[in-house]
Amino acid sequence: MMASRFEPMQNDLLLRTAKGEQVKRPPMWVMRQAGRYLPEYHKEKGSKDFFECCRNPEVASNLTIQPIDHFPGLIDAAIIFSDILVIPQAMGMEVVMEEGKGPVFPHPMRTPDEQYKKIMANEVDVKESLDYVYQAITLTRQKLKGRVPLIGFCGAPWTLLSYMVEGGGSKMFFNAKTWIYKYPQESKNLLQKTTEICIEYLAQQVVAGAQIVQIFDSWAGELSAQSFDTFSLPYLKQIATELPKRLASLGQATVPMIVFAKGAPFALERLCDSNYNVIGLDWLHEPAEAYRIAQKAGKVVQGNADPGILYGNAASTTAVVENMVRGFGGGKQGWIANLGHGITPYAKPEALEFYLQEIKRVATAS
Ligand SMILES: Cc1c2[nH]c(c1CCC(=O)O)Cc1[nH]c(c(CCC(=O)O)c1C)Cc1[nH]c(c(CCC(=O)O)c1C)Cc1[nH]c(c(C)c1CCC(=O)O)C2
Repeated sequence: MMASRFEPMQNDLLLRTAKGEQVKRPPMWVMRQAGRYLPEYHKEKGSKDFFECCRNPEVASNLTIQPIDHFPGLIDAAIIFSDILVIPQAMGMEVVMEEGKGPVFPHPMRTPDEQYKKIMANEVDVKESLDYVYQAITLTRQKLKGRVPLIGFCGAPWTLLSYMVEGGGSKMFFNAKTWIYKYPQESKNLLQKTTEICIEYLAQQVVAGAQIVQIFDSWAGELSAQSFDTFSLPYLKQIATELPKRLASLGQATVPMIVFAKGAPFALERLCDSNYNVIGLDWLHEPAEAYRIAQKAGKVVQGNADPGILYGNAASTTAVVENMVRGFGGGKQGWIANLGHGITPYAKPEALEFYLQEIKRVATAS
């Protein structure tokens, strides 16, 4: 009943690859593909605040589609324009986006005090509080008319805890480390609560029209392997086992799931032993090595060039692409092409265009 709301898919490379199928060339998309490196992003955003754009389904859907229009035939998926920090907002924390600085929490959760107790006691109605995201997803699916699939996403519990207690980006992770090592039980309580919210949030995104989901554990690399096993992995795994069950209870078919644990090469084998279909790789991974490990486990990989290659030239880009295509088995099975992290505001759109063209050229020839 639900699926018929939208036009049939013209390009399902991403969905087929994520399920492990053979394809004629690798699907391509880029983390942060809708963003400040695109002149039309600034035009659409105007003087609006970042979260205002996220909360406006018309603006969010337009921003989501911009990279698909900018790079015709080169981008095989859209990712809904939003942010991982909408979950802390829904949990009752204030988050503002400071121009040129990034997200800031005016009242971070520095210790397990009254604020923590309040957040833990707060019953979050994810369906209602994040309704604007679901509206943006449905509107985007309608506007896409089946051109490419739409990706939904959320932040991983550990990465969200880091933001909630640090109050923004961090170099030292003093507060986040204090939490996990000094208050492990309270940390686990908060991680568990966040996990349950992530599951419901992703399920509602799928109900609204998201066709595949990605979980961003952007700060996984701050943890040791041992701490990752305690404070991140169990929650990531829980999301991957519980989301399909929740979708079934909503009468919804399951969708492929991507997990991206940045800066944590030790996480690859661990995540291969999970319910995720796709493991995102940053540039710390050697393509051939990572591909071999993932293939053995029946998992698809996604990635993984350093976004910094876009500051280089044609020769340096082609060299990286050739190594990736070769390493990832030629690109006709088991690999979703992306960068190893989000594209930066310093990248030129033409550099991204060349990167994508080269992947297409080399993979099609292989
Ligand atoms: C850690 C994280 C955040 N947000 C996100 C992550 C995980 C991915 C990652 O590791 O980068 C996820 C995210 N944020 C955004 C998207 C949109 C979809 C897309 O990928 O195109 C996605 C998937 C838009 C955004 N999120 C943000 C922007 C820039 C906002 C602006 O100033 O216009 C965009 C387009 C802001 C943001 N939001 C966040 C930070 C740290 C920042 C500031 C960093 C920066 O300045 O680039 C938190």
